[in-house]
Amino acid sequence: MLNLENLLNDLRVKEIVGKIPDDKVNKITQDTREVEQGDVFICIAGSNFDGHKYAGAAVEKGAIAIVAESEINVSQSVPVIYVSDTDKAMAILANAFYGFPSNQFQLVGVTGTNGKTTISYIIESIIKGLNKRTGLIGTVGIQVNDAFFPTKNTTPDSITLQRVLRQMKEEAVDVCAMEVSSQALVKGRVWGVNFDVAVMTNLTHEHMELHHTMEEYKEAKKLLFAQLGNDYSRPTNQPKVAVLNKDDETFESYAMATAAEVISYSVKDKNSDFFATNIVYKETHTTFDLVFLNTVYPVHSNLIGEYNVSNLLAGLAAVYSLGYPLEAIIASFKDFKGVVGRMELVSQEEDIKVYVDYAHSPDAMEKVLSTVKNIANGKVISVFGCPGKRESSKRPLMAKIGVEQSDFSVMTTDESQGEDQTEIWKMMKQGIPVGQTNYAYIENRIEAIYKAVEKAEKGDVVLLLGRGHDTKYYDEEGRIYHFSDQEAALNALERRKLIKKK
Ligand SMILES: CC(=O)N[C@H]1[C@@H](OP(=O)(O)OP(=O)(O)OC[C@H]2O[C@@H](n3ccc(=O)[nH]c3=O)[C@H](O)[C@@H]2O)O[C@H](CO)[C@@H](O)[C@@H]1O[C@H](C)C(=O)N[C@@H](C)C(=O)N[C@H](CCC(=O)O)C(=O)O
Ligand SMILES: Nc1ncnc2c1ncn2[C@@H]1O[C@H](COP(=O)(O)OP(=O)(O)OP(=O)(O)O)[C@@H](O)[C@H]1O
Repeated sequence: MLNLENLLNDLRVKEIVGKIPDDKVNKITQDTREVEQGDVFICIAGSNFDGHKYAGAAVEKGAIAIVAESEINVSQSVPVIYVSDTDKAMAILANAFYGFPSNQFQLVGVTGTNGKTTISYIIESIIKGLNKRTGLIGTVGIQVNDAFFPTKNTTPDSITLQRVLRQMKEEAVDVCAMEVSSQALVKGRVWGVNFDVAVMTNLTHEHMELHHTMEEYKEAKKLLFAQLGNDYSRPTNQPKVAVLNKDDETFESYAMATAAEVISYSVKDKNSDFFATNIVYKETHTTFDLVFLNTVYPVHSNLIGEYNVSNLLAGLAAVYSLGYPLEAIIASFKDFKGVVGRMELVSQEEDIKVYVDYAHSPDAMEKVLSTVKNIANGKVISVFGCPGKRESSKRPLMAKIGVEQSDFSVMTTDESQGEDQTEIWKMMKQGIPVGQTNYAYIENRIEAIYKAVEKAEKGDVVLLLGRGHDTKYYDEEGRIYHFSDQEAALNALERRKLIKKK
């Protein structure tokens, strides 16, 4: 355990009011609800609360020092360490407190609008297949080897993140793949994290509630590449690599922003480093030729759709950039089954296919629906809604794509999050082209799923979009309860079977 004085060594302090005791630091925290005797409490001005107002409560619970950026009044018994920015101080202190864990194993950061989770899982699966120990951090949760932990955020706050990275170090993890959200980059949750490889998926319309314009959103994601090891003084390590998508409009500007080597991937441009050609799409799998350094490597994957070829290229390029041989990488990932809630086939025995997918942005919907349309033998029936509270400008776009790309759409709720569902539906409806009649609106999501499954005929595909792995449902009244698209689909299929028997 570090004592307080040592912990502060890495911090640029403006002023210390009070005397620094010789105490050991139990932990650092930004949340009074977690304070224990011996903790250092960091005041964060958040979107709901100002942590500076909680400093007194932290001292009462046993905090031995407070880190603040604006003036606070606490009893003279503990020192107040003033800094210019407590978010940054938190990232610095967390890194130091947990012993700079990201320097001690390989770390891949994955950012972009869609595909982060899928690529992280692809990387994890490859590394496991190479008999190495793995870590995973992202929307679905945190995984340290085979132990799973739920999370609140895609990318946790800097204290949680450094604690988890430390745990990974202690559990001898060789490679961790982590999703880095644009919000995390803007909030500095990954400041000081020593990524070896950074991967860009794509940038499309999403999160305007947080970033306001596409330009701001693009700048936010760029930070991961701009911050990637701007330091060439590690001759014994693998060089840092930015794995960039040549099919995405961010390619040029992100390549310019990074000091790291760039490895490009593409399904369109044969001049990219990792290029997929001769792609064959089947209902259950995809094959393609990977061209790398003038050599052709045949690849077989259980994932479907062009967007997943792109995800696979990114995953392969990322692990290659860590220093593993390409033949071994390709051999190791061929059994990868996909990610929970991402084109997850719920039932195979039926004469119809029902998939659960996490598409909740216009681009993801477009990609998934067009993929399924191209390989399905029958009609495509989609079920989707738009979440409340989060960004609203995507609602008409999603409704338009849904009805245009499906033979029939059942539109419904998707976590109204306390927002009036009628208003959400009103906005969705604005996007439906005049004259389009291939849809229904059923507010209750279970009933919507039942309707879609009931409507499906032999050979049809039903796609339940937007919820993916998520089983925590936050409804219009602000209640949170368990809801699973997978479970609803199985019940609907059971009922369909009974109806057909009659
Ligand atoms: C808007 C936003 O980014 N919020 C994040 C932020 O919370 P906040 O700023 O609202 O904090 P706050 O609740 O106002 O509290 C301020 C401070 O007072 C402290 N406090 C508060 C109450 C109290 O009793 N005692 C106390 O000490 C809090 O611990 C905190 O330090 O800091 C929290 C801790 O780090 C995050 O969990 C929280 O994420 C919320 C849950 C969230 O929904 N964030 C979204 C926007 C987000 O970050 N999403 C991205 C994924 C986006 C994607 O889909 O790609 C993600 O990475 O998860
Ligand atoms: N490369 C891609 N391009 C476009 N859409 C994609 C891509 N990969 C996945 N998708 C779609 O986006 C959905 C979410 O995929 P995934 O969870 O991998 O992305 P994510 O970036 O982690 O999303 P989130 O930030 O919301 O957690 C998938 O269910 C699929 O519909």
